Amino acid sequence: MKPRDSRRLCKVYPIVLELKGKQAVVVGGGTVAFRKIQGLLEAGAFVQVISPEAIEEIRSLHAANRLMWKQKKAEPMDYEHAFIIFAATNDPEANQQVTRQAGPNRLINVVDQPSLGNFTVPAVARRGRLLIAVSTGGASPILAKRIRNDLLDAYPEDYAAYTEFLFYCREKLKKWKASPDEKQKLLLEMLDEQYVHSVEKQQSFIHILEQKVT
Ligand SMILES: C[C@@]1(CC(=O)O)c2cc3[nH]c(cc4nc(cc5[nH]c(cc(n2)[C@H]1CCC(=O)O)[C@@](C)(CC(=O)O)[C@@H]5CCC(=O)O)C(CC(=O)O)=C4CCC(=O)O)c(CCC(=O)O)c3CC(=O)O
Ligand SMILES: NC(=O)C1=CN([C@@H]2O[C@H](COP(=O)(O)OP(=O)(O)OC[C@H]3O[C@@H](n4cnc5c(N)ncnc54)[C@H](O)[C@@H]3O)[C@@H](O)[C@H]2O)C=CC1
Repeated sequence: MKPRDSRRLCKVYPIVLELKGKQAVVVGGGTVAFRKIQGLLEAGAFVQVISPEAIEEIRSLHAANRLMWKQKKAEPMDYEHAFIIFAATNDPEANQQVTRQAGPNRLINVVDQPSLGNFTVPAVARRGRLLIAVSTGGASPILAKRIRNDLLDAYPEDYAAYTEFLFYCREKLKKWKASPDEKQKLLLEMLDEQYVHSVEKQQSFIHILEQKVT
């Protein structure tokens, strides 16, 4: 990778993208394509795989009607209506051709030549509504994975219920006709460590909140 390219991967803008019902085209049917497909399906995207061959995991998703599979090499018409594209073949020339044909105004990820695309995929730690994405800007996907695993240890499973609790309370508080100071006090109170690991404490906070906010 040229120094210019590596700098480019540092100048990026992180977003959390909603893909429910959006058309996602994945070109290639190997293990890397499969990893990207898993994330897309979790997000509720409508996945189309374009590849002459596919690994067993992709074939069984296809058999279970979880995705569409066009068993052929990619052509421009395959991603005409795609909202997001993944060039994930093992053929650098084919991946490059996808980027050329897709044009500059699509979201496109290129698994073997990231600077040809316009986004990369981070390693992700999820605990319910809490989502932490780790990117090393192409320096080391393994480091990204390692940091993700450290974060999963630092933010254990309890955070799924806890973030659901926070969401519920915050929605209530948004509707509460109280002063910003009063709201702020409760928004900070619910971050107290005692609520993180105890569903009982969360319930009693909700009980108090529901009496205030009717
Ligand atoms: C730029 C980027 C573009 C993109 O794919 O979006 C990219 C590019 C490349 N990856 C390569 C190799 C590996 N990638 C992984 C793993 C992951 N790669 C992911 C993301 C990204 N990889 C983006 C940057 C992310 C960042 O900067 O932090 C993760 C985080 C997310 C995901 O893919 O879902 C996922 C872990 C997720 C998880 O487990 O949750 C492993 C390890 C493994 O498989 O266990 C290896 C082998 C070790 C090694 O080579 O380091 C190669 C060389 C290929 C070759 O040798 O030919 C390239 C091409 C290049 O760097 O030029
Ligand atoms: N970004 C990442 O996270 C990583 C990227 N890589 C890179 O990704 C590439 C793909 O890796 P794997 O999935 O392991 O490869 P693989 O060899 O398992 O699969 C390649 C797939 O591409 C398909 N294919 C080939 N030419 C095609 C074309 N013209 N149109 C449509 N499909 C086509 C093949 O049928 C096959 O299903 C590797 O060459 C490597 O450079 C490798 C590891 C991680």
